[in-house]
Amino acid sequence: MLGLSRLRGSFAYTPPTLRLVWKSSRASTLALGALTLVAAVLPLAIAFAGKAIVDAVVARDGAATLRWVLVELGLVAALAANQRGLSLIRQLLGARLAMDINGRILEKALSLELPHFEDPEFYDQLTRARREASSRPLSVVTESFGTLQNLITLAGYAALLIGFSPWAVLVLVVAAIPATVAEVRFSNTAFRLRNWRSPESRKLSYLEHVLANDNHAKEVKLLGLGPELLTRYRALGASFYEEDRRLALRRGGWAFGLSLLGTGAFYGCYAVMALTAATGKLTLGELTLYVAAFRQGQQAFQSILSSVGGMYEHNLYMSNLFQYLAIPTTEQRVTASPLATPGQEASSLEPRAVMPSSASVASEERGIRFEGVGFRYPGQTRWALHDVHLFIPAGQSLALVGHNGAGKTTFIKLLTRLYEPTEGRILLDGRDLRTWDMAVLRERIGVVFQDFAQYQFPLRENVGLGSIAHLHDEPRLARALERGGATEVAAIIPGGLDAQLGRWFKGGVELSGGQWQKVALARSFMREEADILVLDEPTAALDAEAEHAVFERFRALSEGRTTIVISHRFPTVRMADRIVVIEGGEVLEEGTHDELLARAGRYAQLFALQAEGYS
Ligand SMILES: Nc1ncnc2c1ncn2[C@@H]1O[C@H](COP(=O)(O)OP(=O)(O)OP(=O)(O)O)[C@@H](O)[C@H]1O
Repeated sequence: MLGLSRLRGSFAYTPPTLRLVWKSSRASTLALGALTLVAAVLPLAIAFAGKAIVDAVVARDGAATLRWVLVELGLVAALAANQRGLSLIRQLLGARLAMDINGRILEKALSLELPHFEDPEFYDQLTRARREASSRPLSVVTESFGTLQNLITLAGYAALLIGFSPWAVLVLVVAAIPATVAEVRFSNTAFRLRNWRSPESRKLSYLEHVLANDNHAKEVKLLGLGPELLTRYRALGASFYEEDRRLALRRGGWAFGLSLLGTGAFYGCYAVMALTAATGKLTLGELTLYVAAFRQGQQAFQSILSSVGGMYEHNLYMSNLFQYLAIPTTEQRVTASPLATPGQEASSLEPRAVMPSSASVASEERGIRFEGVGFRYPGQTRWALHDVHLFIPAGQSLALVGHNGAGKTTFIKLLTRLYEPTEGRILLDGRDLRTWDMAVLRERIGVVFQDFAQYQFPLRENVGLGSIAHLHDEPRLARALERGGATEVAAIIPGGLDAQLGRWFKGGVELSGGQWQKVALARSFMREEADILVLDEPTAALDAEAEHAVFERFRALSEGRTTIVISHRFPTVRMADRIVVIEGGEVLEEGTHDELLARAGRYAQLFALQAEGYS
């Protein structure tokens, strides 16, 4: 049954949704309200004109008949114009809302941190919010205003009908209830079905992506994956269809059966009214009026009740959007802790701890310190890093070495505060990273990851985006291109710096893997103020000569800066002042190249292996 709490819950998100719509466009919301009111009273007036026509006919008054027919024509025309106006406003408001709400969803996505994006549950929430967010708010408004409209109309019809019999009003109300209860229940089932499906829907979208995306096209063709993936796609799609079909059939069957109840009630009342008219207690005009009032009152009442069902469904979907928008961001969580206050200006590169914590006061230390740092990815039991104690003095160049999966990239993710340590802490210049203003911290660090982004933008922007404030600074752009080794890329591709990169847009130039890497390196060199530079295997796709050139430039550039390089190539690694070997998430060895060779441990072993490979 439709419990009271469920009924109350069905409206919980209506006020915030109405506020959202109001903010989006006040003029359209007001127009929608006004036209809805007009739509509420016109049917009453039309019914009344109908009665007057019949009475005039019965009285054999030709002039009055014509007059009332013209009045009804005018009212019907006004109603038609009103309907067109309503649908136009809905269309405009819908488009506006879709833009505004999707903008808010993306704005929220920007304020969230990396762990959210690597969390499948978050992804489901984002998908759900995006899927319905642009259409549901409008439906909430339409439904709310529609309910208001129908209430006014219904009140008018009920007032008319009471003139005949209060029982008629009661029958009208009671007969409509079962259909509505069924509608609410089915809305709930439909919502749950779609929410349960979220992970599976993501699988479906992923299969679509793999099958129809340029990045995967080579492998899909060469490995002959197409038919297998398409079969999986179809099987998943078929199971969705089967669930939808079953629900639609049940919903349709119940709706039909219960609507028969309403029809029965109508004909019961119709019979009573007709018999009363036959005994002469009602005029023909009154009979027409009461029959129209009952039929249309029944429709209005059913609309109200099914609006409640609709509102319930829309509110369930809106709960997805509001829950998504309410996800606390890292900044909010940090702010909520006593460590920090927000709103620090992010222009100076001076380290600004937001509020000195007892742990971080009065330190003259310059450099990065890992103090007993351990980290587990969310939902994982295995430590990706464990018990790491390390101090990297400012200005030192450090190389991280280790097998695949040893924890090197995780080390960088913690240092750049993409993640926070599960235990221990990281200090920069003596202050806990968590107390740093995020923007200031990120301005100090320039990073190129192995899976760097390839923006489908012009070359100029692909580089310039490294420091958005200097996007149009030509000399800086030229220096960054030079340092990243990308000057030559700009020189040889048609269109030079203004060439559109990638294949997504017409006329785009696709670069080779190595050329993309040079562009990514150049992007990181746009951050000239950054005093910590991190290269996480950014040269893997470069040929040996290009890599050597990049590191020569890198060394020159890194004078006085802290640099951290992750590489599997020893000619690169040995250039570093200090080398740290990570294994299974722990620091195994550290020292200079010569010290580590002399120690004849894991580093020496790896070095010997690679030397053999090269000889
Ligand atoms: N987002 C993630 N969620 C869960 N586990 C992860 C995630 N990223 C990495 N890991 C796990 O953490 C461990 C360390 O990964 P990390 O990427 O730091 O290794 P790495 O030393 O950089 O390896 P490579 O040389 O292959 O780049 C691995 O076991 C990996 O499976």
